Amino acid sequence: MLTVTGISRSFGDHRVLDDVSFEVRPGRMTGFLGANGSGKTTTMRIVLGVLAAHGGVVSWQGQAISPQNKPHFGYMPEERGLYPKMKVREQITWLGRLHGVDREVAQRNTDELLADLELSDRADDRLEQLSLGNQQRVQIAAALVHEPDVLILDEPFSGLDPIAVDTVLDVLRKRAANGVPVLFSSHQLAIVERLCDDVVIISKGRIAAKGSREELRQRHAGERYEIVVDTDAGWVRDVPGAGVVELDGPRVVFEGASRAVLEQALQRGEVRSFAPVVPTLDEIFKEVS
Ligand SMILES: Nc1ncnc2c1ncn2[C@@H]1O[C@H](COP(=O)(O)OP(=O)(O)OP(=O)(O)O)[C@@H](O)[C@H]1O
Repeated sequence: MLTVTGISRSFGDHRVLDDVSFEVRPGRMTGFLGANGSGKTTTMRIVLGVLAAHGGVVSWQGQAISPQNKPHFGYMPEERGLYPKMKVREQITWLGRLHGVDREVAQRNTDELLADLELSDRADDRLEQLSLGNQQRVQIAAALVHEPDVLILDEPFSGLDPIAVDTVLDVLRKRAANGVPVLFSSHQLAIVERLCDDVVIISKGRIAAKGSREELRQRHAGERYEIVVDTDAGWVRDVPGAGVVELDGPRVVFEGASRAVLEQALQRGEVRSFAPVVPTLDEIFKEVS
């Protein structure tokens, strides 16, 4: 497990991170969400050890990270840094070698990754000959070729079409299933909602919410209910204590007096569904940011 505890960082007088703590658990995909400038990249750079924190500690398997027990990170930076003129397979294998992987293993990993990312037929093209979406897939391969212990990915899904998102997702899930903690930042809340197990939301350098996706949704569910009956549900307006938020024929979303509404609905006829309204990640994000 990767643990971030009480990290702070300033640039001049500007406090960019303030007491940031969260965990990236093995076997799980953790989505790191925040508005532009909220501190995601700065946090990731501190985790990787390329930027110093002014307070706090980053730990791996329960021990503060030091040169002696630094895990192998797989990092996909926001500024993608591959060589446009170099051929795809050659480049990935070479990056694996730079991380100290044997030639044979680097070649095998490269070929496997290119196959999983559906890039085998582009292996001998120069990077610049690929579309931007395919270049992005190559970046993923570059972050994975040395079989890292932890994956830290800055916006890995930006610029990918929905099919490519699924392809990359499968590759990352496979790593997560093998016990690799995966932390990735994203602005695409619908994608994060679909694919992450855990969510960390940062706002102006502070953690605004964190937990498993389901926990967060339950915690922010509030007092809103939706009921669907078999005739017009306009009568809900007259139930004392019930505030109608949305009314659409037999379907109504309301707040308060849920028991009274349900009882009346049952007396009046059939209840097709009755459930608390669970917020989307988008709604939670807007609420806490
Ligand atoms: N080297 C630096 N010098 C001065 N300020 C910096 C530096 N790096 C980051 N910042 C500031 O720190 C804040 C957080 O930046 P950071 O890049 O971590 O945000 P982010 O959440 O990754 O944003 P985005 O979603 O736009 O990539 C911003 O206000 C940024 O201007």
